[in-house]
Amino acid sequence: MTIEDRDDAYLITHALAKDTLSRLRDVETEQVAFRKGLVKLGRICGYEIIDGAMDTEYVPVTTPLAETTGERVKGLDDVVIINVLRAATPFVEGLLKAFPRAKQGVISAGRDEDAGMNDAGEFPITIDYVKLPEITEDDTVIVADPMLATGSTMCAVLDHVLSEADGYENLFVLSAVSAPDGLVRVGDAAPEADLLTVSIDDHLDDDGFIVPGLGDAGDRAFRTT
Ligand SMILES: O=P(O)(O)OC[C@H]1O[C@H](OP(=O)(O)OP(=O)(O)O)[C@H](O)[C@@H]1O
Ligand SMILES: O=c1cc[nH]c(=O)[nH]1
Ligand SMILES: [Mg+2]
Repeated sequence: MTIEDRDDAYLITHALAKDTLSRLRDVETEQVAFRKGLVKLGRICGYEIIDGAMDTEYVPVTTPLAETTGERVKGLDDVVIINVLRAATPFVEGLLKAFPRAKQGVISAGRDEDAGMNDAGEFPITIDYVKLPEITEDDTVIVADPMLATGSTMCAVLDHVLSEADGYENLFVLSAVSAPDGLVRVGDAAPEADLLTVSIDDHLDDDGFIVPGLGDAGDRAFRTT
């Protein structure tokens, strides 16, 4: 298992996750490679969540030659993936390769970067669209956003998810890159969530960008500025 339990989060330490993230960080990585990298990272993170957090069960299997016992992952039909538009879209595409039958929710959330961070280090967040599936006590919920910076977006998103859910079995907040301040903010706001990330970076700059980070994930994936 390549998930490491830290005080502030669980780190996904699979070598391919680190390799892929390092390519994403590179300023020379252009749009197509960047988008494909986010898809790949989502797939790896999905496999790691299965390996680290989901149970298996033994089942009888008939091969062309004999009866034997196989092992299947339990609960794959009870997975909900929430796509935080827009940067999470390619990341979620990768996650869906690990959880092809997941129920999907979409929440469109944007930071008001013109307003900037307030003194507490939070951004105003505009939520334009929310469409969530039914979430029940059997479900493993994965809220995916590649960037967790101040945590303002994730806190706003979790407000919706937690108010609409009838319960859940597990609640994961999954990011590729996170900042220490954001992890603390989300951890305080939703202590019931397990925070999973590939990297905890050093700090946020004055504009609320993660350093060293990878820049603006949405802009790099969608070729906007
Ligand atoms: O932790 P926070 O400080 O809230 O920052 C993280 C958010 O910022 C980015 O979204 P952005 O608002 O740039 O929108 P986009 O995904 O459409 O680019 C990113 O995709 C996260 O959703
Ligand atoms: O560093 C950051 C912070 C927020 N959103 C991004 O895309 N990158
Ligand atoms: Mg966003």
